[in-house]
Amino acid sequence: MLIIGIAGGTGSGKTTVVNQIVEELKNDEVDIISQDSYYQDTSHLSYEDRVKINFDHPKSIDFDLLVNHLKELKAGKSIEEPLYSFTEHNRTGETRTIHPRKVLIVEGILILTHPDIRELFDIKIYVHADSDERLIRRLKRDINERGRDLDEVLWRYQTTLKPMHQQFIEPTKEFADIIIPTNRYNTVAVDIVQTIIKDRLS
Ligand SMILES: Nc1ncnc2c1ncn2[C@@H]1O[C@H](COP(=O)(O)OP(=O)(O)O)[C@@H](O)[C@H]1O
Ligand SMILES: O=c1ccn([C@@H]2O[C@H](COP(=O)(O)O)[C@@H](O)[C@H]2O)c(=O)[nH]1
Repeated sequence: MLIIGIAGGTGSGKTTVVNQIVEELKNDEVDIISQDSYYQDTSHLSYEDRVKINFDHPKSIDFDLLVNHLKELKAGKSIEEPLYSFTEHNRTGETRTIHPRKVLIVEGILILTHPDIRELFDIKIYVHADSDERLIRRLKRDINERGRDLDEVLWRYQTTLKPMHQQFIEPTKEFADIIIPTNRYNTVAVDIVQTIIKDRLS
């Protein structure tokens, strides 16, 4: 199994790049795991308390479960990925069965912060867009798709997104084998990653 890790700040375009990469590949050859599915289970907290969580700090992620699931898949076993609701800020209680595939792509803002996870990746990619571009994209996406408003996104940007990006996310660029600039749609970089994957599959 080829495991590719794709990190980068919020709104940098990780999900978009992953979707472009897998577009031409067959479903039974590749699967995608999002770090977002591995936010800690916070069912014991009220909604008001969950809203206050710093979702951009590595402690917010259940890395033990993610490491365990990646090792299980690598060993040829299926896993149950928890499903996550951004509107509820919590796991939904449902899961998705993921079977071992020839290629697994793992994407998320903090995935390169964890040494055991870095060790499991065959290729590490960092997606980079400027912070003003990321904030604009995040504003549009969170208001349109994640039930947020302008004040919420700006409050979270100032209190956690920006400081956590500088402290934890941006420094992981140094672990990357490939850095993809995404201030614009980068078809050349997507082609290169697709070529690497196709080579592995042939
Ligand atoms: N290269 C790009 N140029 C313009 N908009 C983009 C680009 N890449 C992504 N977007 C848009 O920005 C938003 C965030 O992108 P997304 O892929 O969800 O980022 P991430 O997964 O890194 O948070 C989405 O609405 C997406 O359509
Ligand atoms: O309950 C939650 C959990 C996470 N977030 C925010 O999501 C982003 C990470 O997702 P991307 O798709 O990479 O943008 C992270 O910055 C968290 O702040 C949230 O708002 N609510």
